Amino acid sequence: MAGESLDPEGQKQGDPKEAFNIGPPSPLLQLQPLPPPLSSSTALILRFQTACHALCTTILNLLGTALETPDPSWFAVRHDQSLGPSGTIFRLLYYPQTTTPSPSSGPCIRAGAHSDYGSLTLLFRLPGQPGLELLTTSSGTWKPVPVNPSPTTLSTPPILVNIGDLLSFWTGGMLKSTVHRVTFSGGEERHSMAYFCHPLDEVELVRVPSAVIEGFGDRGEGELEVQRRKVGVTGEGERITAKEHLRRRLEVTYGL
Ligand SMILES: O=C(O)CCC(=O)C(=O)O
Ligand SMILES: [Fe+2]
Repeated sequence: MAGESLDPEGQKQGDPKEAFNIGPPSPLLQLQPLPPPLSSSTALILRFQTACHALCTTILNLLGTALETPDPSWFAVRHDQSLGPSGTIFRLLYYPQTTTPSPSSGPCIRAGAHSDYGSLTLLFRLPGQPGLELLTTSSGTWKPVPVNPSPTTLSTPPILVNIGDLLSFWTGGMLKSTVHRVTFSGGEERHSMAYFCHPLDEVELVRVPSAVIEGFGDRGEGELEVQRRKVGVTGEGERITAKEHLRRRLEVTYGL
């Protein structure tokens, strides 16, 4: 609880939430040993992670096609978990009830403003448990994201897909990572699950070959600069790996 701060510049206290991280399956260990009560659902969790990764791979292939990369699987091959370790993590989140009154300056922030560190995030939320907000780029205001925007046509809430920082790097800032936060005041507890999809550790954050990105010119430069600043990269010439990017982001989040 409060060990992680997703917005260390904006908030003095760590986020009032709990998280349980589950690593991806590996050739040595199908899945990390889980404590009860999760241990009885190991097979289900493994299947869920595999399905999440397959969905991310499909989305990454679609992105490669849309960006007209010479090899449409440019992104997807870099996320092939059979080829090595990655920062991918499946996270169960729990926001306990709190009796702390909301500050007079605004809502009670349960996960500070941030963008996700990987390539894509799949977010799963429960009906009746709102709280997620997006920072709009046009007006700079926070907009709530309904759990199920079409309850009459969708029987279950859809999966929310966030673009993460690495896609901003790879596309020269053309794709912007989504800035979001979680706010709600006391009341009920809240659960959510996030599948943070990351590339293989040694993948470099270079610009993807793409005529579409070329055509975008330098319009992504502002976004790219924001990303560079987050991890202390000084300019175009400095290349870092996905592993180093994640290390630098986590260092700030956990105040290491
Ligand atoms: O709980 C949520 O809805 C979002 C959590 C989140 O954005 C994160 O953990 O990165
Ligand atoms: Fe997030």
